[in-house]
Amino acid sequence: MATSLTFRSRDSGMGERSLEQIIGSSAALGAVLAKVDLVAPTDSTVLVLGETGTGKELVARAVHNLSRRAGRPFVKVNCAAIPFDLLESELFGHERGAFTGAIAQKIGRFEMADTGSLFLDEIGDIPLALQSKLLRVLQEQEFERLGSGRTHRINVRLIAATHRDLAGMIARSEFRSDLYYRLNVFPVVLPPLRNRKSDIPELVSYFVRILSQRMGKPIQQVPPETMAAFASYTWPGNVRELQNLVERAVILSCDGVLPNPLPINHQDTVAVICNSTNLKEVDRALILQALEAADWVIGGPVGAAAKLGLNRTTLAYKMNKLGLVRPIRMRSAVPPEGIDHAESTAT
Ligand SMILES: Nc1ncnc2c1ncn2[C@@H]1O[C@H](COP(=O)(O)OP(=O)(O)OP(=O)(O)O)[C@@H](O)[C@H]1O
Repeated sequence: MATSLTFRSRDSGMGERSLEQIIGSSAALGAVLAKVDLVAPTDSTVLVLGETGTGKELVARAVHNLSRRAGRPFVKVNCAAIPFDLLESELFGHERGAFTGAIAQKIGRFEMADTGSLFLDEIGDIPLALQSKLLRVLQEQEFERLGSGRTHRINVRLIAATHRDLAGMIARSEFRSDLYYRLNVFPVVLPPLRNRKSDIPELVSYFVRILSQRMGKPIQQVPPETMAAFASYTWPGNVRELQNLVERAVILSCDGVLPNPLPINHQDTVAVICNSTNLKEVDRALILQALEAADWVIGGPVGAAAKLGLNRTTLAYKMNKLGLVRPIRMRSAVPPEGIDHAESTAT
């Protein structure tokens, strides 16, 4: 069953964007999408929480596109990307001469989003000084441009997102509790990718299809060892990191086969070992680490078998069982004479 919420997205003044999808069939993502379905048709404020790259913006757009405001503007502001002293005028606009450099009147994002939705991304980065003004506009739906006494009334639905721990910020007096309560009407928490690994194969196929088409490099096969490497990684950058690594793998691919683009380093291995209760996963991580360190040489005094304290045939047998072969990208290198490389014994 594919839990893919399909929708057309509109940006303010940008016209219709391409079809976008939220991919994944895990129960964890299904629960999130069910909440999106519930809250979208209401006009309530939505707070999207989750680590970086988990799809918060995608969910914010889905809320808008599934709401009655769908044909209206969807305006996004990344509060972390705009310098503190410019953020107020970006949000609320200013009159000519309101401050040095305000050479013309400027319409703020709240006004641009009127009748539609305003997506405040990285809301945890909004300076304390601005938080009270934001609270007022959320409560009263009115504000003044900088340098003006005229009050503007607007009708905006707010969707906010952050990867920060807002409750912790309140405890440190970095975030106003009254604003938090106003924002936290309907929280939607996106689980990290490492907690919904069953979504990985679907996401990989989706990104492979899109990226291979875009690059004109058809991919016919994602080998089990590439998928296994994706499955055992912990994805600190979540779906964004997966997307970028699939892109790297498509670039590196030859003969229509997707290579494993993950660098095997000690940290990854330690992460797998620490997070795993599965002996096979730990075996795989340790063997991969040794193979990478030995440049995929199996036998001989500097080979992976010696590093692991195994004989060459035992290691080759284990590699076969785990489906481990040398990544495609390294196969062009000619092995030094007398040394057997992983591909010749494990395939
Ligand atoms: N379930 C998903 N299906 C398809 N693509 C996804 C999914 N989740 C995330 N993505 C893609 O991953 C990338 C990051 O997603 P998005 O920008 O929504 O994350 P975010 O949580 O808002 O990140 P940040 O906190 O860094 O702003 C985007 O290219 C998005 O299209």
